[in-house]
Order: sequence, then C-alpha cells, then structure tokens
Amino acid sequence: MTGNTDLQHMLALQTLQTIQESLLVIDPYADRLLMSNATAQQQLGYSASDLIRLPASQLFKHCLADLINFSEQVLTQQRGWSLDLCCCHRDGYPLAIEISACAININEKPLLAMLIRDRQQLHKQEKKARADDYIRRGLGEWQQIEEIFQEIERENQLLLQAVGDGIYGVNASGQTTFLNPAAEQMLGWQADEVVGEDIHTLIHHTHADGGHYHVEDCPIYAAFHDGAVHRVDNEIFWRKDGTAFPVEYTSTPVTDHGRLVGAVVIFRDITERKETEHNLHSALEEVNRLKQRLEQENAYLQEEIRSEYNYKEIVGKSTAIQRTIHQVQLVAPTEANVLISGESGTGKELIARAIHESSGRSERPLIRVNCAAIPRELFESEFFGHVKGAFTGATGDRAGRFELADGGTLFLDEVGEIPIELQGKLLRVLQEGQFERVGDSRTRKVDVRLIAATNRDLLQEVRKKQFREDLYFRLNVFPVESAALRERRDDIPLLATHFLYHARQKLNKPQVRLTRGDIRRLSDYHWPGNIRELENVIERAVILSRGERLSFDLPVTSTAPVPLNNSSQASEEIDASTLMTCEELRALEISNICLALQHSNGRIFGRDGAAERLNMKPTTLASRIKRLGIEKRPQQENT
Ligand SMILES: Nc1ncnc2c1ncn2[C@@H]1O[C@H](COP(=O)(O)OP(=O)(O)OP(=O)(O)O)[C@@H](O)[C@H]1O
Repeated sequence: MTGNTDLQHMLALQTLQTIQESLLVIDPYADRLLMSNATAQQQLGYSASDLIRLPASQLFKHCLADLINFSEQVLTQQRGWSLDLCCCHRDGYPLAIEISACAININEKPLLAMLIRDRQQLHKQEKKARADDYIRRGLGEWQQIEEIFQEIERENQLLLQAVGDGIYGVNASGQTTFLNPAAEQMLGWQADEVVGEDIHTLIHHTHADGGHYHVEDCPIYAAFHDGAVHRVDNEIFWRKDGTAFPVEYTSTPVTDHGRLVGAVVIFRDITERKETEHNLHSALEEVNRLKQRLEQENAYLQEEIRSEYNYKEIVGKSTAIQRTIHQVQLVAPTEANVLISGESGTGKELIARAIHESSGRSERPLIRVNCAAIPRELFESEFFGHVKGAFTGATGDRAGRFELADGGTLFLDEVGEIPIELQGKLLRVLQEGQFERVGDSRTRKVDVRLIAATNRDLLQEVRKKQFREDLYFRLNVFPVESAALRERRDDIPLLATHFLYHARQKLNKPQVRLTRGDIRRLSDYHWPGNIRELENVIERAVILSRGERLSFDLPVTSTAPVPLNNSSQASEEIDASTLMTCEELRALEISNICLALQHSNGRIFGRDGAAERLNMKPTTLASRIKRLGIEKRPQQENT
C-alpha cells in the first residue's frame, strides 16, 4: 500500500515538474514558497533552490496587498482566478500574469497551489492562434481562388489551343511570352523555342519586297508604345524554314494597372485569300482587256458598217473569176499568207473577205488596214498600238490592229505603201508572232493570219529596194491574181444586174430595168476603174433614171462589140424586151451559148469551137451547157 502511495507521489511530482504551465505551491501563513516546477523556475529566472528560499511576499512584492486579498479569497472559496497580480522576475522587472489557484490541505495545513501564465506570452499565443486561424481560413479561400484561376487558365488554354488563328504574346521588351498551337503550326516554331526570344527578329524581320523591317516601324510593337490597337492586312511573316506567307494581324496592347506591359497578336495566314484576290484581279483585268478589245472591235465594225461595206458574194462566170474562186477555196482552209495583186477596184478586198469567211478563223474578225491611208509616223502605232504617253497625243493605252486581229485575219490593203523602216517589224510579227506596243517594253504574242493586197508590182519594188525581199517572200506564200474587168467581159452583164439589184433597193427605184442596149454599152466600155467603176456607173444611172429607163453617162470607147450582135434571132427576142430580170439574163446566156453552138456546128472543143468563140474554157462551157439544160445539136435554133 505504502509502495503504491509513493508511486502516486512520484508520478504527481513528475507530472507537476514537466507540465508547460508554471506551478507554485505557497504557504500563505508562513510566507513561503514550498514548491515550484521547472517552467515556473524558467519563467521567473530562479533556480529551484533559490526559489524555495524566497518568501512569497518577495515574489509578489509589486502587488502584495492584491496577493493577500487573492489568497484569502482562494482560501475561503477554495479557488480563484485573477489578472491583477504580477510576479517579480529575478532581474527585478514585474511580469504581468494570469493566475488561477486552488486551496489544498496538506496535514491540515491550508496551502495555495497556483498556476501562473505570463500574460504577455499569453497575448502572443492568442495572436498567433488568431493568425493561425486566419491563415488557415485564408488559405482555404486562397485555394478556392486559385482553383478558379486555374479553371479560367485551363479554359483560356483550351481556347488558345482550339482557335484556328495564330496567337502569341509579347512583353514590353519584345520577347515572346506564349505561342498557341495554331501559331506553332503556321510559323514552324515550337513555343519553347521562341518564348523569351525577340519575336520580331524571328518572324517579322523582312518586308515582302526584301527590305529590312525596322522594329521601330513594326505596328505590333507600336501597340505597347502608343496603347492603340493596330490592324494590318498586307504583310508577311517568316517561317522557321525561311519561307514567308502573307498575313493579316491585330496587335492589341496589354496593360497592368494602367501600365503598358506588352501586346497580344492574333494573326491569320491569308495565302488563300490573296490567291483568290489575285485570281479575281486577273479575271477582272482579263474582263477589262476583253471589254476593251470588244469595244475597239465594235468601234472598228461600226466604222465598217458606216462605210457601208457589205460582204457581197463574188459574182462572175468568166474563166478568170472561176479560177480565182477555185484559188480561194484551195487556200482558205490553210494558214498560209496570201498576196492578192491586181488593179484597183478589181475585187481584191472581196477576195480577201471570201478567204477569211471560208477559213477556220471566220468566227473572229477580219481587220482591214488601208496602208495607203496611214500617215508615215503613225504606222507603228496603228499596227502595234501604243501605251499612254508614248508620244504627244497618246492620251491612253490603245491596241493596234495586230492585237485586234488576234485569232482572226489581218488584211493589209495597199501593202506596198508600208514604209521600208517598218517592214522589219512587220516581218518579225509574221515570223515570231511577237511585237511591242509603242512605248511599252512588254512583248505581246498574237496569232494572226495575214492577207495582203497590192496594185503595185511588188517584185519591181523589191528590185528598187523599196520593199524588203524577205517580207515579199513571206507575204507571197500563195499569190492570187485579181483580173481587170476588161479581161473578163463575160462578167459584165451579171455584175451589172447584180449592182442594179442593190442600187434599186438602196435608192428605192424598183422599176428601173437594164435593156439589151444598156448591156451592150456597158460591155463596150474598157473599165479602167474596174468593177468599182461599174458599180458606181450603175448607181449613178439609177439616180439619173427616169421611169424604167436607166441613164448612163459613159464615155465612148473603141472596145470591140460583144458577140451578142452576131445572133439575129436571139437579138430579135432580146430586143423585144426592155427588161433584164435574172430569168431574162439566164435566157440571154442560153441564147448566147446556143448562138455560139450554132456557129460552131455544135462543137465545143477545138479551133472555132463554141468555147473558143465564147472565150471560155471548154470544160467550163460543157458544164454550163449541162447546168442550163441546153440541148447540144448541130444547127440548133433555140431552146
Ligand atoms: N466579183 C465581184 N462580184 C461582186 N462585186 C464585186 C466583185 N468584185 C468586186 N466587187 C465590188 O467592187 C467594189 C470594189 O471591190 P474591192 O474593194 O474588193 O476592190 P479592190 O481591188 O480591193 O480595190 P482597191 O485596190 O481600190 O482597194 C466593191 O464594192 C466590191 O464589192
């Protein structure tokens, strides 16, 4: 039992010694400290032995009266608590304390057991506890806020990754702060390669024209200097592999508490847009070019219409004209250049048009240039066009006749009039299909077929060095001779009828008729002005006509009369009629052939045959007899 009690005392003493509170046991009546624990000794600055010798009144010397009151209260009420007491530290300064005490009886002796706490220390602990509490609560809130920010950041990252536009950040020193995946893909740089690097030097260093891009001029950097949003849509960015691509971008300044700290750049590869724009631009240019060309062609055609040119069929039955028609048919489908020679007014242009109309180029225009009508100094411009300002009076760009004829045919009338100095350029177009507009360095290509006409003896001109020989041979690939009208008198009745038909319509005189006498007079004339003259004579006769009768004012000539006079019977029939309709002309032709057959005893071929009398090729006469249904027999009277 005693052993147990000793153990309990030992445990009690050990516990008292090790607790973190200061413990004192006082005998209030003997004014003595009976016991102190280690915490109390440390707090008060005394050793255990010093403290045990210290009167209690000494320890509480600054508040002795309060100690007496407090002791009495504890002894009476068995316990007490006070904040009013203070202990005296060994170094002499008072320690404000919180004291809680209880009365204990040891061997019937009332003692006081006091727990003492340093109030300053307590205050510190409270503050710390409050701070800890605050921090604990603050940390929680902070964690929440951080989570929110993390969520926002995550969403931002997702956005940055998802957008198709390239986005990068740049700080106020021009260093890259981030780069989104789209930007990485477009630039070929990885974010970790460019973050912290000068982005201008990496991707924006050079203009599209190769000029150095000074960073002071860069609108991206301008954004964090002037604080304004900069939008640009016609610059280029450079990829890591050294290639460039066109971009549009917006540089938006970033501020922190009112201070400019950098910029965010959103950019887009506009290669496709540029290509579309380029294609659109080219298409518009092409449309404009075609429009211009159409306008010019139209103006040209209008001019042609105004000049009252009408394509007329080649009329004629003579051997000469039949040969010409055959040549036209032969050469038309080829691409060969043609040189038509013959006197003025023999129908050279008509032949040229017939070749063009029967060629594969008939869908495109035939452009005519009358070389005799162009002033010497304007030849080049007329042929090849000019650009604005090429010479005084060149107020705009103008296409030349070669360009207008592209894909079609160019008819150079009076080709012998082309100045020798321009002939070389003409030769070049014929050989290479290339030329330049006057005042322009751009070489243009054309695909033109050339038909030239001349009433001069070009070979003679070549000999006189007035015409380049090489050009002559280039033009004369396929020569066509246009015979003078006096060499094909057979055609006069048909041509006269043909022109009368048109003149009657044009001049609104449907009643006028050609008589046999008219035909004879026309056939007697030698026609120095050829078919054009005949056309004019007929038109004038229609104008001067009275009633049905035409009024010709032809000079008298010594040309031999036509063989029609030789046939009395046929003459009688024709004389009986004052009208010359197509049917009548056909009848006249039949009569004429019949007469020739009569005089040659029905023989077509050979000397004194009908063909020789009619000055026709025997084969032509034979086919015509067949076509007209003439029965060929000796001493034929009529059909
Ligand atoms: N065989 C023909 N049939 C019908 N009309 C013709 C014939 N030949 C010429 N003409 C007409 O005669 C006129 C003169 O013809 P064209 O202008 O073709 O002659 P050209 O030889 O070119 O003349 P130039 O050398 O003066 O330019 C035109 O009105 C044309 O229609």
